[in-house]
Amino acid sequence: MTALTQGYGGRPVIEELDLSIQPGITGLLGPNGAGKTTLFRTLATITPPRSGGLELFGTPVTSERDVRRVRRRIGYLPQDFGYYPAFSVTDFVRYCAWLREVPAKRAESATKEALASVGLADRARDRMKSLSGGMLRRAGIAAAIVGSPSLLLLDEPTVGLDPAQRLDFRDLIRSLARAGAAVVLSTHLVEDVGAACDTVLVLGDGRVVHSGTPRQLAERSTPEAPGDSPLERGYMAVLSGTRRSRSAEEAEEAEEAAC
Ligand SMILES: Nc1ncnc2c1ncn2[C@@H]1O[C@H](COP(=O)(O)OP(=O)(O)OP(=O)(O)O)[C@@H](O)[C@H]1O
Repeated sequence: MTALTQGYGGRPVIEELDLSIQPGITGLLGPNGAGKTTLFRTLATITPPRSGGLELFGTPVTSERDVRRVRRRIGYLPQDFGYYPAFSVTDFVRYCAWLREVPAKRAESATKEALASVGLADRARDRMKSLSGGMLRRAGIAAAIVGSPSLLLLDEPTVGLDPAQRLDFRDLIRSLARAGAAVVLSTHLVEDVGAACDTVLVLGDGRVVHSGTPRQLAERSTPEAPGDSPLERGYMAVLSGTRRSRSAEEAEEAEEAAC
């Protein structure tokens, strides 16, 4: 994407963003409200950019026809995804396969494969409303990966997963990336990024304030940055110059002065 601007009403959220998603696994970090979901919705072609260019799979996305063409190759797990509670888990994933135009003769095996990948094969016939929060998340991941999309956009995929499932999830996205998918995931769990991602982007004030490897982010750590690991301190250090961080500090100082 080039000089991409996105926002709501009169308020910009993403400003003049130049970004190229690399093959492999990219982690997207940023504080609440930084614009991660807004960026995902733009990449998933749900919200057209306000200005600037979106290019996917080597070609610009400008028309409805382009949108339809690229959507077949994108798997998107929104933060809060909708589903019919009475659908079985299989029906839900299969429906998502149909939405993405996975060929009918492949849909059944692709659905089975996706459910097995997230460890839900034994719950395939259960109704969506009977799943626990973590299982529901895994059903969402299955729906995003069904049919092996080239670009996977996962908005906070590990929320609600237990530690063993988080490890399985990392293995899953590593194998999808090895098979050629570009995976982008947002998270507030800095350790997930350190463990699984090749590249880490930090969004702050609607801009990318860091782009590099997790190790390069850890190297930006400063002695005064808060955090319990070099990666957390590096993350906090790169955010410390942003408007959001400065206004939080000012609010804290004002509170201290008032006491
Ligand atoms: N539909 C909307 N209408 C108006 N403003 C919105 C809308 N969706 C998001 N925003 C605003 O845009 C900004 C970015 O929101 P966004 O959800 O993209 O952030 P985020 O980085 O995903 O946050 P979080 O980590 O909390 O999920 C926020 O200030 C939010 O209030």
